[in-house]
Amino acid sequence: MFRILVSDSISEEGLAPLLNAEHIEVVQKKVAEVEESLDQFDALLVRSATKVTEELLAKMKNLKIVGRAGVGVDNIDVDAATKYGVVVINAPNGNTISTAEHTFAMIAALVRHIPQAHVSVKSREWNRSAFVGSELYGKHLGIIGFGRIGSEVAKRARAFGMKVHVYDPFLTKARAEKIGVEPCTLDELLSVSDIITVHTPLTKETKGLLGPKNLAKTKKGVYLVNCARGGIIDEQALAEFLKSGHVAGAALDVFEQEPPGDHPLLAFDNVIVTPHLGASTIEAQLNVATQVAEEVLKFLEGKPVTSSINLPTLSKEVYEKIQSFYNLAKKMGTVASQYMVEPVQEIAITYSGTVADLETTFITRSLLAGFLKPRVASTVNEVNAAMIAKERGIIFGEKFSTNSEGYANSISLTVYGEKQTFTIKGTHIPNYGDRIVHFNGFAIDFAPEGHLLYIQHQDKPGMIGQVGKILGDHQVNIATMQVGRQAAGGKAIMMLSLDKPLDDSIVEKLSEVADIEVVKKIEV
Ligand SMILES: NC(=O)c1ccc[n+]([C@@H]2O[C@H](COP(=O)([O-])OP(=O)(O)OC[C@H]3O[C@@H](n4cnc5c(N)ncnc54)[C@H](O)[C@@H]3O)[C@@H](O)[C@H]2O)c1
Ligand SMILES: O=C(O)[C@H](O)COP(=O)(O)O
Repeated sequence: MFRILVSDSISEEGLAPLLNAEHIEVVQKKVAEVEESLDQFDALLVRSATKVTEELLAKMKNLKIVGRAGVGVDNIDVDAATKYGVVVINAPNGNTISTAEHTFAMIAALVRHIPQAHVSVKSREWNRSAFVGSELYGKHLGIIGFGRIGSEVAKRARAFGMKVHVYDPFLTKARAEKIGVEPCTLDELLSVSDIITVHTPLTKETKGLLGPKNLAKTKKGVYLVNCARGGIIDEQALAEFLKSGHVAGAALDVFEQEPPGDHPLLAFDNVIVTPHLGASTIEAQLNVATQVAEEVLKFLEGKPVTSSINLPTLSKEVYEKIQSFYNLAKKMGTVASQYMVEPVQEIAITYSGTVADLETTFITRSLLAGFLKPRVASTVNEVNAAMIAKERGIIFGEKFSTNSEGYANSISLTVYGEKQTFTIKGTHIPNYGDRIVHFNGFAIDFAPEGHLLYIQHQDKPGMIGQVGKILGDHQVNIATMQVGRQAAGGKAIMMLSLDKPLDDSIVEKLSEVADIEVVKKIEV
């Protein structure tokens, strides 16, 4: 007999596979109501309200699986779950349509002032001239983030006769063509759009993406919409641009802090809000509940699950053998993803030496997870990385070589983008660590760790000095530095590791130095 705790409001109909199973007892109660018996549950089903913290996981000593009836797992400490050997699953596409429809409802309500007009009429007013709106027909809609929800929003916009502009640095040409969009740069989107809607995950890169600098590039009178995650539009900057009249209005379903309490944005008449309702439809709730219920049932019956977002249970023996390569591969994927900020079509991996004899599927998945992590909304790991890569049209493959070029083991990675191809080769040296020995056509030797700065330049005297001076002037300490070149006087590279992350303004300064061709900061 398995016991399942359902601690948030989840569609009863969707839970049917569990409620009807003979060997399963379902308890629908808040965590606080079952505090005394938390250690008796095998599975926990939640939405976004229950905070699945390390503390809660520690108390649920018998827990095997957490099911999130929705997309975002921000409320689940996935690392802690992995640590406790608890599998976490979600329902990545069950609420896509509902969220796209909600976004469109918000867009329409925003430009026609429907919430404000509604309140006015309910207050017994009849003020038609106060609520003159704009048509959507012929207007330019900018969509930032073109994944599941962004692409559904585009379809609806076209039906309204809108001109759609898409910015998504990770969108492949093939997928864009299939959907019938022509992606543009962020600056182009900002300058042309009458309405901008964001549909990215909340990551280091997207936090504050629409902040003071980018909002200043938008058209005067622009409307902004956020039905993704609070923080993608910088809330303080939004308030300032609303105050100045540059932004004509905003529609927000999500906030940095939820509930937002007495938030300054709520004081603006031209800001319309909903309490995180994107996925709140009967259909979406049935979809996500059914998906997680079926997956949890499969898992408890010992069958493999398809929507897991954390580590599978590897046997201790296999894990010990692959662990070093597993870590090296993840770092290589992370480095390559940050070097190639463009759509990627193919990833080719070659294993040589001792690593070629191991269970490389897991190592490849680890590499893919490292590569995809900065690019996707849902948590990506070894379990779901291959599926996500396929979904995004990225072909990947493994090769095995007997020629390890003098290394006991090596992993070579080649990433094919639309504009460039990037190669990187790494090796793991027992008792020494991970080393990158080939980077972008240059022989080099550095540890893929911490705050890295890559500079490609002409091989001339004084280049190192100029870089050192700019970093020194900004109080950035260099921890290590490796150099490499193809031929004297030709192209050369420096790979520096720094004591702190680098500001974009310093990257810009370095890029302006004569004979420096490429500057990339890479966080591992
Ligand atoms: N309001 C709600 O109730 C609700 C419901 C479901 C999902 N969401 C949120 O909506 C968002 C999108 O969900 P999805 O299912 O479409 O995710 P998805 O992973 O399918 O799509 C996200 C897209 O963002 C792109 N992206 C990543 N980094 C980017 C960047 N720096 N700039 C531009 N684009 C970038 C990715 O390439 C990807 O195509 C997520 O934040 C999710 O949490 C909200
Ligand atoms: O990530 C999601 O799926 C959405 O934000 C919906 O969250 P909810 O289940 O709390 O409505």
